Amino acid sequence: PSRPEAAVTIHCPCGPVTAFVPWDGQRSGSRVRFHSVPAFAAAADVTVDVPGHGKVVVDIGYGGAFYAFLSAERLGLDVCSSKTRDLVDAASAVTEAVKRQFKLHHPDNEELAFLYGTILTDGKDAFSDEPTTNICVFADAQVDRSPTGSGVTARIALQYHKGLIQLNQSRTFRSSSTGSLFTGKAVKEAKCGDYNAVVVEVSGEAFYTGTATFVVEEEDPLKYGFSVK
Ligand SMILES: O=C(O)[C@H]1NCC[C@@H]1O
Repeated sequence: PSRPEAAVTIHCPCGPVTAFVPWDGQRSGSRVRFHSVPAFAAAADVTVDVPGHGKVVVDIGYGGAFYAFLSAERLGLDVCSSKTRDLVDAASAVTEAVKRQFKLHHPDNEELAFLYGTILTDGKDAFSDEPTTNICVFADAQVDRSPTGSGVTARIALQYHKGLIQLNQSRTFRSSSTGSLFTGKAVKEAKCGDYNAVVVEVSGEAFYTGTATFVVEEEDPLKYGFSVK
């Protein structure tokens, strides 16, 4: 690996994500950053009918996965102090409503055109040096422990699209579930199909949790993988 920082390309469902890891020749540092695929605002100010909450306005952003974004306040909740159960239930209801009422499109691959979750925020999207807090409820109503790499990427793309931040203006994002922090900034403009997009850099702390060695046995009939259609 190269010093003082090694680039590591991770092959994700959305495409290659490049992580940059500090490396002094012996040890890696814990402050890491990554650049994901071009991120874009898929739709701003979409009104959906959410059972139990009525008409709700959301933004939809793509940062390697699609998320709906809205301030928790619009659902009568506070992202910092409401019960996690209430935040999860409300976010899940928004996800279901957006899935039913809004058709997503991904220019490169329609298999990526699905809503992965809803991110409830404190509404602080205008640029500020203060952290902004969010909670990401994704997949089967799981709560992310971090501010969400793909979610922060999508949120920055939406903020950039709305003229709320400039290139290379860093913002700090806080997870309401654990308090962990990411910083994010748009580093350059890009395109994804016809969408005006940005490459976003997200940084945070990463630690080793284990190592694994994979082997292939010649007799393994599935050694080259399989695909179920
Ligand atoms: O940070 C991320 O992008 C991942 N964590 C939860 C949702 C995504 O899978």
